[in-house]
Amino acid sequence: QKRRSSQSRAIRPSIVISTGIKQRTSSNPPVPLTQRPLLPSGLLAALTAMSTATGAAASNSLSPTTSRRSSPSSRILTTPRGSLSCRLLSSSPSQSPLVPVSAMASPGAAGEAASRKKLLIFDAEKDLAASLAEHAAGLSEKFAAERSAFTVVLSGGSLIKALRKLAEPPYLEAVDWSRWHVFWADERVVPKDHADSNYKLAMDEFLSKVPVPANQVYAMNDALSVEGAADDYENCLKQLIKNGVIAVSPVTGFPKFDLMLLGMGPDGHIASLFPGHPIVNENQKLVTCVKDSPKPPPERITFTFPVINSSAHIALMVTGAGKAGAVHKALSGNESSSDLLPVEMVEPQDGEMTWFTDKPAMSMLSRI
Ligand SMILES: O=C1O[C@H](COP(=O)(O)O)[C@@H](O)[C@H](O)[C@H]1O
Repeated sequence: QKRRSSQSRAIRPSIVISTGIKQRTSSNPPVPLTQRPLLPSGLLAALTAMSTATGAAASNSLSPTTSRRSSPSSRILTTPRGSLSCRLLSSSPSQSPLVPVSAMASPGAAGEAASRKKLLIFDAEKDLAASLAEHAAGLSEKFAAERSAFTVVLSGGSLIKALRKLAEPPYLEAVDWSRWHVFWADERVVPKDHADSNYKLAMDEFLSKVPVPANQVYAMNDALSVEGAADDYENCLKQLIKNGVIAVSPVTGFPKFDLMLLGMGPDGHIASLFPGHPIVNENQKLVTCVKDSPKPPPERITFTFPVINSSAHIALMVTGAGKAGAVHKALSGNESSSDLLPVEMVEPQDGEMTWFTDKPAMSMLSRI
Protein backbone atom coordinates (compact mmCIF):
# COMPACT_ATOMS: atom_id res chain seq x y z
CA GLN A 1 0.00 0.00 0.00
CA LYS A 2 1.28 3.43 -0.93
CA ARG A 3 2.07 5.68 1.97
CA ARG A 4 0.94 9.25 2.02
CA SER A 5 3.68 10.83 0.05
CA SER A 6 4.31 14.27 1.36
CA GLN A 7 1.74 15.83 3.55
CA SER A 8 3.79 15.54 6.70
CA ARG A 9 6.87 17.12 5.19
CA ALA A 10 7.30 20.83 4.77
CA ILE A 11 10.16 22.14 2.69
CA ARG A 12 10.57 25.82 3.32
CA PRO A 13 11.83 28.31 0.77
CA SER A 14 14.26 30.82 2.19
CA ILE A 15 11.89 33.52 1.08
CA VAL A 16 8.22 33.21 0.35
CA ILE A 17 6.46 36.03 -1.31
CA SER A 18 3.17 34.99 -0.01
CA THR A 19 0.49 36.99 -1.65
CA GLY A 20 -3.21 36.85 -1.21
CA ILE A 21 -5.92 39.07 -2.45
CA LYS A 22 -8.08 40.41 0.29
CA GLN A 23 -11.54 41.64 -0.31
CA ARG A 24 -12.02 45.03 1.28
CA THR A 25 -14.54 45.04 4.07
CA SER A 26 -15.19 47.50 6.85
CA SER A 27 -12.93 45.41 9.07
CA ASN A 28 -10.28 45.20 6.39
CA PRO A 29 -10.05 48.70 4.95
CA PRO A 30 -7.31 49.83 2.61
CA VAL A 31 -4.17 50.54 4.61
CA PRO A 32 -2.15 53.55 3.51
CA LEU A 33 1.30 52.62 2.35
CA THR A 34 3.45 54.54 4.75
CA GLN A 35 6.45 52.27 4.79
CA ARG A 36 8.82 51.40 2.05
CA PRO A 37 7.39 48.34 0.32
CA LEU A 38 8.99 45.00 0.94
CA LEU A 39 8.68 44.37 -2.74
CA PRO A 40 10.30 46.39 -5.48
CA SER A 41 7.79 48.64 -7.11
CA GLY A 42 7.98 46.73 -10.36
CA LEU A 43 7.25 43.42 -8.74
CA LEU A 44 4.53 45.00 -6.72
CA ALA A 45 3.05 46.33 -9.92
CA ALA A 46 3.16 42.87 -11.44
CA LEU A 47 1.49 41.33 -8.45
CA THR A 48 -1.05 44.10 -8.44
CA ALA A 49 -1.79 43.57 -12.10
CA MET A 50 -2.60 39.99 -11.34
CA SER A 51 -4.82 40.74 -8.38
CA THR A 52 -8.30 40.59 -9.77
CA ALA A 53 -9.80 37.72 -7.82
CA THR A 54 -13.25 37.69 -6.46
CA GLY A 55 -13.57 37.80 -2.72
CA ALA A 56 -14.58 34.17 -2.60
CA ALA A 57 -11.50 33.04 -4.41
CA ALA A 58 -9.37 35.29 -2.32
CA SER A 59 -10.65 34.01 0.97
CA ASN A 60 -10.13 30.47 -0.20
CA SER A 61 -6.57 31.25 -1.11
CA LEU A 62 -5.51 32.89 2.09
CA SER A 63 -3.31 30.83 4.33
CA PRO A 64 -2.83 31.48 8.02
CA THR A 65 0.49 33.09 7.20
CA THR A 66 -1.23 35.95 5.43
CA SER A 67 -4.26 36.38 7.57
CA ARG A 68 -2.48 38.59 10.09
CA ARG A 69 -2.02 42.21 9.31
CA SER A 70 0.80 44.68 9.81
CA SER A 71 3.15 42.55 11.83
CA PRO A 72 6.83 43.42 11.29
CA SER A 73 7.08 40.85 8.55
CA SER A 74 3.62 41.23 7.12
CA ARG A 75 2.21 44.40 5.63
CA ILE A 76 -0.85 45.14 3.64
CA LEU A 77 0.01 47.18 0.60
CA THR A 78 -2.73 49.26 -0.84
CA THR A 79 -3.20 48.94 -4.54
CA PRO A 80 -5.66 50.47 -6.93
CA ARG A 81 -7.28 47.10 -7.48
CA GLY A 82 -7.39 45.66 -4.00
CA SER A 83 -5.26 45.00 -0.99
CA LEU A 84 -2.22 42.86 -1.43
CA SER A 85 -0.81 41.11 1.57
CA CYS A 86 2.90 40.53 1.22
CA ARG A 87 5.17 38.68 3.55
CA LEU A 88 8.84 37.85 3.31
CA LEU A 89 10.01 35.06 5.55
CA SER A 90 13.41 33.64 6.22
CA SER A 91 13.59 29.99 6.99
CA SER A 92 14.40 28.82 10.43
CA PRO A 93 13.73 25.48 12.05
CA SER A 94 11.37 27.06 14.54
CA GLN A 95 9.02 28.52 11.98
CA SER A 96 5.68 26.95 11.34
CA PRO A 97 5.30 25.24 7.99
CA LEU A 98 4.56 27.60 5.15
CA VAL A 99 2.91 25.09 2.94
CA PRO A 100 0.66 25.94 1.30
CA VAL A 101 1.56 29.53 0.79
CA SER A 102 -1.33 31.70 -0.10
CA ALA A 103 -1.92 32.63 -3.65
CA MET A 104 -2.79 35.47 -5.86
CA ALA A 105 -5.19 35.68 -8.67
CA SER A 106 -4.35 36.36 -12.23
CA PRO A 107 -6.49 37.99 -14.84
CA GLY A 108 -8.43 35.97 -17.30
CA ALA A 109 -11.96 35.74 -18.48
CA ALA A 110 -13.89 32.79 -17.14
CA GLY A 111 -11.05 31.36 -15.11
CA GLU A 112 -10.39 34.50 -13.17
CA ALA A 113 -11.62 33.36 -9.79
CA ALA A 114 -9.77 30.09 -9.94
CA SER A 115 -6.41 31.35 -11.17
CA ARG A 116 -3.58 31.85 -8.77
CA LYS A 117 0.15 32.47 -8.81
CA LYS A 118 2.82 31.98 -6.18
CA LEU A 119 6.47 32.90 -6.06
CA LEU A 120 8.95 30.87 -4.02
CA ILE A 121 12.59 31.91 -3.69
CA PHE A 122 15.18 29.47 -2.35
CA ASP A 123 18.70 29.98 -1.05
CA ALA A 124 19.96 26.64 -2.22
CA GLU A 125 19.18 24.54 -5.27
CA LYS A 126 18.80 21.47 -3.09
CA ASP A 127 15.98 23.15 -1.20
CA LEU A 128 14.28 24.12 -4.42
CA ALA A 129 14.58 20.52 -5.64
CA ALA A 130 13.15 19.22 -2.36
CA SER A 131 10.22 21.60 -2.54
CA LEU A 132 9.55 20.78 -6.19
CA ALA A 133 9.53 17.07 -5.34
CA GLU A 134 7.13 17.68 -2.49
CA HIS A 135 4.88 19.75 -4.75
CA ALA A 136 4.81 17.09 -7.48
CA ALA A 137 4.31 14.23 -5.04
CA GLY A 138 1.44 16.02 -3.34
CA LEU A 139 -0.28 16.61 -6.67
CA SER A 140 0.36 13.01 -7.70
CA GLU A 141 -1.41 11.82 -4.58
CA LYS A 142 -4.31 14.23 -5.10
CA PHE A 143 -4.94 13.45 -8.75
CA ALA A 144 -4.37 9.71 -8.39
CA ALA A 145 -7.09 9.72 -5.75
CA GLU A 146 -9.42 12.00 -7.68
CA ARG A 147 -9.17 10.63 -11.18
CA SER A 148 -6.94 7.54 -11.10
CA ALA A 149 -4.43 9.19 -13.38
CA PHE A 150 -1.82 11.88 -12.98
CA THR A 151 -0.84 13.64 -16.19
CA VAL A 152 2.59 15.24 -15.93
CA VAL A 153 4.26 17.33 -18.59
CA LEU A 154 8.04 17.60 -18.57
CA SER A 155 10.28 20.13 -20.26
CA GLY A 156 13.95 19.78 -21.10
CA GLY A 157 16.95 21.65 -19.76
CA SER A 158 17.80 22.35 -16.15
CA LEU A 159 14.35 21.35 -14.89
CA ILE A 160 15.18 17.66 -15.16
CA LYS A 161 18.03 17.78 -12.66
CA ALA A 162 15.73 19.60 -10.25
CA LEU A 163 13.35 16.62 -10.35
CA ARG A 164 16.01 14.23 -9.02
CA LYS A 165 14.64 14.10 -5.49
CA LEU A 166 11.45 12.48 -6.75
CA ALA A 167 13.56 9.47 -7.60
CA GLU A 168 14.89 9.24 -4.05
CA PRO A 169 13.32 8.17 -0.76
CA PRO A 170 10.72 8.88 0.48
CA TYR A 171 9.12 9.75 -2.85
CA LEU A 172 10.50 6.80 -4.78
CA GLU A 173 8.50 4.42 -2.59
CA ALA A 174 5.62 6.71 -1.63
CA VAL A 175 4.49 7.99 -5.01
CA ASP A 176 2.06 5.82 -6.93
CA TRP A 177 4.03 5.86 -10.16
CA SER A 178 1.54 3.53 -11.84
CA ARG A 179 -0.81 6.52 -12.14
CA TRP A 180 1.68 8.73 -13.93
CA HIS A 181 1.25 9.60 -17.59
CA VAL A 182 4.25 11.55 -18.84
CA PHE A 183 4.35 14.03 -21.72
CA TRP A 184 6.71 16.68 -23.02
CA ALA A 185 5.87 20.36 -23.35
CA ASP A 186 8.45 20.49 -26.10
CA GLU A 187 10.81 18.20 -27.89
CA ARG A 188 13.70 18.67 -30.24
CA VAL A 189 13.18 16.84 -33.53
CA VAL A 190 16.17 14.56 -33.23
CA PRO A 191 16.45 10.81 -32.67
CA LYS A 192 15.51 9.71 -29.17
CA ASP A 193 19.08 8.69 -28.41
CA HIS A 194 20.50 12.05 -29.53
CA ALA A 195 22.23 14.21 -26.93
CA ASP A 196 19.79 17.05 -27.68
CA SER A 197 16.68 14.94 -27.08
CA ASN A 198 14.53 16.07 -24.17
CA TYR A 199 13.24 12.49 -23.97
CA LYS A 200 16.77 11.13 -23.57
CA LEU A 201 17.57 13.69 -20.90
CA ALA A 202 14.44 12.83 -18.93
CA MET A 203 14.98 9.09 -19.34
CA ASP A 204 18.63 9.21 -18.32
CA GLU A 205 18.20 11.53 -15.36
CA PHE A 206 14.72 10.81 -14.07
CA LEU A 207 12.34 8.37 -15.76
CA SER A 208 14.74 5.43 -15.78
CA LYS A 209 14.90 5.75 -11.99
CA VAL A 210 11.18 5.64 -11.25
CA PRO A 211 8.66 2.90 -12.12
CA VAL A 212 6.36 4.80 -14.47
CA PRO A 213 4.86 2.17 -16.83
CA ALA A 214 6.64 2.40 -20.18
CA ASN A 215 3.34 2.60 -22.08
CA GLN A 216 2.42 5.72 -20.11
CA VAL A 217 5.45 7.66 -21.30
CA TYR A 218 4.39 9.51 -24.44
CA ALA A 219 7.44 10.41 -26.48
CA MET A 220 7.50 12.22 -29.79
CA ASN A 221 7.71 9.96 -32.85
CA ASP A 222 11.27 10.65 -34.00
CA ALA A 223 10.75 8.95 -37.36
CA LEU A 224 8.57 11.76 -38.68
CA SER A 225 9.17 15.18 -40.18
CA VAL A 226 8.85 18.13 -37.82
CA GLU A 227 5.30 18.87 -39.04
CA GLY A 228 4.42 15.17 -38.92
CA ALA A 229 5.78 14.83 -35.41
CA ALA A 230 3.70 17.77 -34.19
CA ASP A 231 0.52 16.39 -35.80
CA ASP A 232 1.23 12.93 -34.46
CA TYR A 233 1.71 14.23 -30.92
CA GLU A 234 -1.49 16.27 -31.16
CA ASN A 235 -3.37 13.15 -32.30
CA CYS A 236 -1.90 11.25 -29.38
CA LEU A 237 -3.24 13.88 -26.99
CA LYS A 238 -6.68 13.80 -28.62
CA GLN A 239 -6.84 10.01 -28.30
CA LEU A 240 -5.93 10.20 -24.61
CA ILE A 241 -8.63 12.83 -24.10
CA LYS A 242 -11.13 10.40 -25.64
CA ASN A 243 -9.85 7.67 -23.32
CA GLY A 244 -10.29 9.93 -20.33
CA VAL A 245 -6.60 9.93 -19.44
CA ILE A 246 -6.19 13.64 -20.15
CA ALA A 247 -8.84 15.94 -18.73
CA VAL A 248 -10.36 18.86 -20.62
CA SER A 249 -10.69 22.33 -19.16
CA PRO A 250 -14.32 23.41 -18.96
CA VAL A 251 -13.04 26.97 -19.07
CA THR A 252 -10.94 26.81 -22.23
CA GLY A 253 -11.95 23.57 -23.93
CA PHE A 254 -8.28 22.65 -24.23
CA PRO A 255 -6.55 19.69 -22.57
CA LYS A 256 -6.04 20.24 -18.88
CA PHE A 257 -2.86 18.57 -17.69
CA ASP A 258 -2.57 17.98 -13.97
CA LEU A 259 1.00 19.28 -13.68
CA MET A 260 2.91 21.25 -16.30
CA LEU A 261 6.61 21.46 -15.41
CA LEU A 262 8.30 24.30 -17.25
CA GLY A 263 11.76 25.79 -17.38
CA MET A 264 12.69 29.17 -18.82
CA GLY A 265 15.61 30.10 -21.04
CA PRO A 266 17.65 33.27 -20.46
CA ASP A 267 15.70 34.90 -23.31
CA GLY A 268 12.39 34.24 -21.54
CA HIS A 269 11.37 31.30 -23.73
CA ILE A 270 9.37 28.47 -22.28
CA ALA A 271 8.88 25.07 -23.92
CA SER A 272 9.92 25.89 -27.55
CA LEU A 273 7.97 29.14 -27.62
CA PHE A 274 10.59 31.78 -28.32
CA PRO A 275 10.31 35.57 -28.05
CA GLY A 276 8.93 37.17 -31.18
CA HIS A 277 8.17 33.88 -32.94
CA PRO A 278 4.72 33.76 -34.58
CA ILE A 279 3.83 30.41 -33.01
CA VAL A 280 3.44 32.12 -29.65
CA ASN A 281 0.11 33.33 -31.04
CA GLU A 282 -1.14 29.90 -32.10
CA ASN A 283 -4.60 29.53 -30.62
CA GLN A 284 -6.12 26.52 -32.38
CA LYS A 285 -3.59 23.72 -32.35
CA LEU A 286 -2.52 21.76 -29.30
CA VAL A 287 0.96 21.07 -30.64
CA THR A 288 2.84 23.06 -33.22
CA CYS A 289 6.35 23.14 -34.62
CA VAL A 290 9.25 25.49 -35.13
CA LYS A 291 11.88 25.02 -37.81
CA ASP A 292 14.04 27.98 -36.98
CA SER A 293 14.54 27.87 -33.25
CA PRO A 294 17.10 30.51 -32.21
CA LYS A 295 18.44 27.93 -29.77
CA PRO A 296 19.78 24.78 -31.40
CA PRO A 297 18.61 22.38 -32.56
CA PRO A 298 16.42 24.39 -34.94
CA GLU A 299 13.56 21.91 -35.42
CA ARG A 300 11.26 21.38 -32.48
CA ILE A 301 7.68 20.61 -31.56
CA THR A 302 5.96 22.39 -28.73
CA PHE A 303 2.72 22.65 -26.82
CA THR A 304 0.87 25.85 -27.60
CA PHE A 305 -0.09 28.51 -25.07
CA PRO A 306 -3.76 27.48 -24.89
CA VAL A 307 -2.62 24.04 -23.72
CA ILE A 308 -0.03 25.34 -21.29
CA ASN A 309 -2.42 27.89 -19.83
CA SER A 310 -5.20 25.34 -19.38
CA SER A 311 -3.13 23.28 -16.93
CA ALA A 312 -4.39 22.61 -13.44
CA HIS A 313 -0.95 23.34 -12.00
CA ILE A 314 2.03 24.98 -13.64
CA ALA A 315 5.41 24.77 -11.91
CA LEU A 316 7.94 27.13 -13.48
CA MET A 317 11.53 26.50 -12.41
CA VAL A 318 13.90 29.41 -12.98
CA THR A 319 17.36 29.53 -11.44
CA GLY A 320 20.62 31.36 -11.98
CA ALA A 321 21.79 34.89 -12.57
CA GLY A 322 21.72 34.32 -16.32
CA LYS A 323 17.94 34.43 -16.14
CA ALA A 324 17.67 37.48 -13.91
CA GLY A 325 16.98 39.84 -16.81
CA ALA A 326 14.02 37.86 -18.09
CA VAL A 327 12.72 37.37 -14.55
CA HIS A 328 12.97 41.10 -13.96
CA LYS A 329 11.04 41.84 -17.13
CA ALA A 330 8.45 39.19 -16.35
CA LEU A 331 7.83 40.53 -12.87
CA SER A 332 8.29 44.21 -13.63
CA GLY A 333 4.67 44.78 -14.55
CA ASN A 334 5.64 46.98 -17.47
CA GLU A 335 4.47 44.64 -20.14
CA SER A 336 2.81 45.89 -23.25
CA SER A 337 0.96 43.45 -25.42
CA SER A 338 3.45 43.79 -28.27
CA ASP A 339 6.45 43.15 -26.09
CA LEU A 340 5.66 40.10 -24.00
CA LEU A 341 8.26 37.47 -23.36
CA PRO A 342 6.82 33.96 -23.64
CA VAL A 343 7.27 33.54 -19.90
CA GLU A 344 4.99 36.54 -19.42
CA MET A 345 2.35 34.79 -21.49
CA VAL A 346 2.10 31.91 -19.03
CA GLU A 347 -1.24 32.78 -17.52
CA PRO A 348 -3.24 29.97 -15.98
CA GLN A 349 -6.87 30.19 -17.04
CA ASP A 350 -8.21 27.31 -15.01
CA GLY A 351 -5.56 26.52 -12.43
CA GLU A 352 -2.58 27.83 -10.57
CA MET A 353 1.08 28.52 -11.10
CA THR A 354 4.09 28.39 -8.82
CA TRP A 355 7.44 29.96 -9.61
CA PHE A 356 10.33 27.97 -8.09
CA THR A 357 13.26 30.37 -8.13
CA ASP A 358 16.55 31.16 -6.42
CA LYS A 359 18.09 34.43 -5.32
CA PRO A 360 20.43 34.79 -8.33
CA ALA A 361 17.43 34.56 -10.66
CA MET A 362 15.71 37.25 -8.60
CA SER A 363 18.83 39.40 -8.26
CA MET A 364 17.67 42.21 -10.53
CA LEU A 365 14.68 42.75 -8.31
CA SER A 366 16.07 44.82 -5.48
CA ARG A 367 15.32 44.01 -1.85
CA ILE A 368 14.64 40.34 -2.60
O1 LIG B 1 15.54 24.47 -25.14
C1 LIG B 1 14.95 24.37 -24.09
O2 LIG B 1 15.19 25.29 -23.10
C2 LIG B 1 14.27 25.50 -22.03
C3 LIG B 1 15.07 26.12 -20.89
O3 LIG B 1 16.16 25.28 -20.57
P1 LIG B 1 17.16 25.61 -19.37
O4 LIG B 1 18.26 24.58 -19.47
O5 LIG B 1 17.64 27.01 -19.54
O6 LIG B 1 16.37 25.44 -18.10
C4 LIG B 1 13.57 24.22 -21.64
O7 LIG B 1 12.58 24.49 -20.66
C5 LIG B 1 12.98 23.59 -22.88
O8 LIG B 1 12.21 22.45 -22.56
C6 LIG B 1 14.10 23.21 -23.79
O9 LIG B 1 13.70 22.55 -24.96
